Amino acid sequence: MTSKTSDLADLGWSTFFSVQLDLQELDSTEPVRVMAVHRNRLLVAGPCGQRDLPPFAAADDESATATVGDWLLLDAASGRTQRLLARKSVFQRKAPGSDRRLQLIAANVDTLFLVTSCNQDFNPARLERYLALAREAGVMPVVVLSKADLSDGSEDFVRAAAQLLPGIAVEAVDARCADSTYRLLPWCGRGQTVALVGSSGVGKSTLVNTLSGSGQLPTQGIREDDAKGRHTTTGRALYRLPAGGWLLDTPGMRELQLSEARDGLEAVFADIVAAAANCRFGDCRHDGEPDCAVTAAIAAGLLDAQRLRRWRKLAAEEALTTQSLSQRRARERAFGKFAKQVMAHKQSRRSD
Ligand SMILES: Nc1nc2c(ncn2[C@@H]2O[C@H](COP(=O)(O)OP(=O)(O)OP(=O)(O)O)[C@@H](O)[C@H]2O)c(=O)[nH]1
Ligand SMILES: [Zn+2]
Repeated sequence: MTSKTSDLADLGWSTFFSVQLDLQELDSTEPVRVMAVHRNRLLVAGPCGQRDLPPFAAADDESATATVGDWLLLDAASGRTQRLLARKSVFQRKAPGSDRRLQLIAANVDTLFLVTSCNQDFNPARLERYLALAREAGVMPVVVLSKADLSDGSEDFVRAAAQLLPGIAVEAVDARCADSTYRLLPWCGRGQTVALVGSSGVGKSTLVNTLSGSGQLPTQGIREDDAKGRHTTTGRALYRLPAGGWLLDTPGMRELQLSEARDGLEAVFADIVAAAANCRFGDCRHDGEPDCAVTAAIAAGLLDAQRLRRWRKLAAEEALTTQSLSQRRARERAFGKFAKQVMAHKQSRRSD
């Protein structure tokens, strides 16, 4: 495997993955990356090129299904999938519908471009929601402020975005112009995987086209024939960028929800969480309670009252979406128990 490590690095392989292999696996397996997810198959790429595999899933664990960006270990002799490697990062969401199953959107993304424009689209709460999602997924966020060319005050937007999270990278660009988007190249280099989120019209497609250089994304092998013999893309694929990286393009990224993202939210609002630790009551709502450290910090000008309002709203949204997921899991557990009882009952009758 060592001689092919360079090809693997092109695909995004790093020590994070290689340390997961034991000695025997190093000898007898081949790692491949899931480049595209189609209805009944996965397109994977490795040092020996691309090939199709059957979908990979674990019966009892929705999160162990292979998704785009994942790394799989194949048995070198038989070509069979042995296991899914642990992920560096993962985006998931709840499927629409009443039971809201967990859907994996993408794995092993390194950087998330949070795209918003230097105009009325700019909205701190929206950016904070994206920041929390990035944090929860384990992905590095970069705020990309598009339409800088149309604004006289792009520096004001940069400053406002930079205030949302200490140390956050913020780049203002004209998404149509490579002379401007070169600022994003540090995150698009060899083996790096990037994805984009942002509302409609902010310039995501424009940015993708400029970064891909050709005005259109190369579709190398990620098409499949539909029933009429035409080629259709399924929209869950990694695309090669000229800078050596991979761009993940999937519609699912646009519907990301703030579920089970409590840690992510707390990290984005660490200043409020830290202040709240000094409130007299553990369950302080920072709403007129005595000895409330958050209210005191706002009064002293150390915390922004608007930010507290946004935190409350986002925390409520997160709690609501998370609750519906845990209700479903509880239902499933109860059903599993019931099914076991029925089976045990049947068996005991049979042996009577
Ligand atoms: N002047 C200027 N126009 C831009 C810039 N970015 C995007 N546009 C224009 O804004 C419009 C919308 O851009 P899109 O790239 O389609 O936006 P999108 O985010 O992909 O939108 P959806 O596909 O709806 O999600 C297009 O007419 C672009 O040409 C920019 O940085 N500067
Ligand atoms: Zn308080």
